[in-house]
Amino acid sequence: MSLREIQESVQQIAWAVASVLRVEVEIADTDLMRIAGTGRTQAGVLHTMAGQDHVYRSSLFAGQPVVITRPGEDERCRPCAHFGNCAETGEICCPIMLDGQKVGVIGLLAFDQEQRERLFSDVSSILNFLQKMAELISIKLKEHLMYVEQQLALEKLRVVMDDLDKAMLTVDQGDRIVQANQRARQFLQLGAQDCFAALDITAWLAAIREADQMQANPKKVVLEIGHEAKEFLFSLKPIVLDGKIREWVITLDDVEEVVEIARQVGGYEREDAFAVIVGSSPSIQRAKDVARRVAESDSTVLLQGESGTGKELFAKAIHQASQRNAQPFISINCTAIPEQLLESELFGYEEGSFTGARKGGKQGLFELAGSGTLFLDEIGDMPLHLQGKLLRVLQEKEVQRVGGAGKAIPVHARIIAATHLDLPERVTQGLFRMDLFYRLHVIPIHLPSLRDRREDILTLANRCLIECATRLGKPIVGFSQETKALLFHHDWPGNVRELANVIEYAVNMETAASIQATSLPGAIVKARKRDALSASSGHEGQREGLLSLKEMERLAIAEALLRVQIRKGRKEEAAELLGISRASLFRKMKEYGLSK
Ligand SMILES: Nc1ncnc2c1ncn2[C@@H]1O[C@H](COP(=O)(O)OP(=O)(O)OP(=O)(O)O)[C@@H](O)[C@H]1O
Repeated sequence: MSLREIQESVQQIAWAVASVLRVEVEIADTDLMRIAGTGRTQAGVLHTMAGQDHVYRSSLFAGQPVVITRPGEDERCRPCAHFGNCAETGEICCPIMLDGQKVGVIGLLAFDQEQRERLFSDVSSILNFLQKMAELISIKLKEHLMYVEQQLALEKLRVVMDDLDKAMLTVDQGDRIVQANQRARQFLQLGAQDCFAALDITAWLAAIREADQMQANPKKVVLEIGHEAKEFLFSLKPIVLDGKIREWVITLDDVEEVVEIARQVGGYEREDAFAVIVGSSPSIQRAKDVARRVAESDSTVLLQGESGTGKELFAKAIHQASQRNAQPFISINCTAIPEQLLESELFGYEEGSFTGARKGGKQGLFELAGSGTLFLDEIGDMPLHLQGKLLRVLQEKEVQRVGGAGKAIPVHARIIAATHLDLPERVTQGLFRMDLFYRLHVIPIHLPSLRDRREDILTLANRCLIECATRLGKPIVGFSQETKALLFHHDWPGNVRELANVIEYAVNMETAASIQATSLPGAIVKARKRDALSASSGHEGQREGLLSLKEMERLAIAEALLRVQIRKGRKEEAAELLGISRASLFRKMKEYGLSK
C-alpha cells in the first residue's frame, strides 16, 4: 500500500492545507519519495528526497511528530546536506498511519519569517490539525485499497463466471439483468454488457419462476430466444443480504448440450438406438434397416403391424436415432381419447373457445412436440372429420388452435403414424381419406407378427426371461425342451406383448431352475393341445413338442450370442460356451442369418 497510488488526491490535500495555513506542505511515502508538494517543493514531486530527508526519517522511525524551530542548527538536522545553510525557517511534521502501519509523512515548512510565525504561533493546534490531515490521507488510502479489493473480487468473479460451462446471470428485484457471464450472453443472445438493463426479460423470468414452482429437480424450462424455442435445465437461487432478497442468480444449461456431453462421457455416442429391438429374422432386420436409414430424414413414417409387434418401440428408436433426440417424443393413441377431446388435444385451443376452456388456452400436441417427434398411434381409427384437419396440418405445416382466429402456429415436429388396421382396405370402405393415406404412406414400414418370424420367438423369450428373473430376483435360467416347443409353436395373437406377459407369468409361477411347461399360462398349453388334435396324423403330428435338430442348433447359437451380448462379451466367448470353434460359429451364424 503506497501513497503513490492516490498521488492526485494527496496533492489536492497538500494544496488545501497550504492555502488554509499559508505555509508550504510536503508529503512523502515510507521510501521518502516526495508524493506531493506546494510552493518551492512542488518541483520535486515524484522525486526522491535523499540527502534532505533526515527529519522525516526520524519522525517515521519514532512514529511521532517532530518540530524543528531552527532548521540548519538543530542537532537533528546535522546529517542533512543543507545543515548550516538551510533555506527553511521552521518545520513541523507527523507520520501518516493506516491500521497501525506507517504509510508516509506530512510536513509543514516555513521559508520566511511570516510563515515561521504562522507555524509556531500555536504549535499544539497546528499539530492537531496536521494529525487530522494525516488521518484524512490514510482514510483516502484505505478507501482506495477497499475499492481495489472490490474490483479485484469482481474481476475474479467475472473470470470464474466466464469460465463456467453454464450460463449464469443475476437479476435484480426489478427484473433487470445485473450481470451475465459469457455463456449467458451467448445462450440468450444478450448483446453487450452496457445494454442489459434495457432488456425486457419478463417473459423468460415468468417461465422460469413458473417452472421452478411446478417441478422437482432437475428443472426444465423452454425459453423463446429469437424465433426459436430452446430447452434449458435451470436453477434459481436468491441472494439474501440482511434478511432481504436483493437479487436472484439463475443458471442455465442447454439440454441439447447436456445430452450430447452425457453421450460422450457415457461412451454410448455410437450406441445403436435400434439395439432394443430384438430379432434376427430377415423380416425384422429389413424393418430395422429401413427405420435406421430414414431416422435422419424428416419424412413421415407409417408403421403397420398387429398389436404388440413393436410399433411404438420402433417409433421411439427412430426418434432416438435422429438429430431430434434431445427434443420431446410425444405419443398419442387416437382411439384412447374421446372424439370430442382428440381435436383439442392435437391442435390445442384458445382461451374462451368453449365452455370450460382453460384460461390462457392450451397448447396442442403438435406444439408440445416442438422440433421433436409426434407419434400418432392407431391413426386408422381417427374420425373422418379430424382426418381432414390432420391432412391440412401435414400439408401446410402449420396448425391452428381450436377457436384460434386465424393465427397459425408453425409445425416443426416429425410425424410417425402407426396402425394395426389395413389402411388401403379402410380407404376402400370409405373410412379413411385416400389423400391422407398417401400423405402418411411416404415411408411405410411393415412390422411382422411374431408367428411370421418364429425364429425370433425363443430369442425374445430368453431376453424377457433374463429381464424378468433379474427384476424379480429369481435364479431361473432357460426353458425346458417342452416349454421351448410350446412357445415356438404358439400363434401369439398378441405378439411380443403377449410373449412378455407369458414369460412374466411363468417366472412368477416357477419354482424350478428353468421354466417348465406346467408354469406357462393354461391358455398356451390348451391352444397347443387343440392344434395338435386338429393336426393331421402325419409328420407334423408325430413331431409335436419336438424341435428339429436345425431349429435346436439355431436356438442354442442365438441363446449363446444373447448371453454374451448381455454381458457385453465377445463373439468368441459364445463359441466357447457352445463348444465349437470361432470359425464354425461364424459359419453357422451366417447360415442361420444370425450375423447381426
Ligand atoms: N422386437 C422387439 N424387441 C423387444 N421388445 C419388443 C419388440 N417388439 C415389441 N416389443 C415389446 O413389446 C411390447 C409392445 O410393443 P409396442 O407397444 O411397441 O407395440 P405396438 O405395436 O405399438 O402395440 P399396440 O399397437 O398394441 O400399441 C413393448 O413392451 C415392447 O417393448
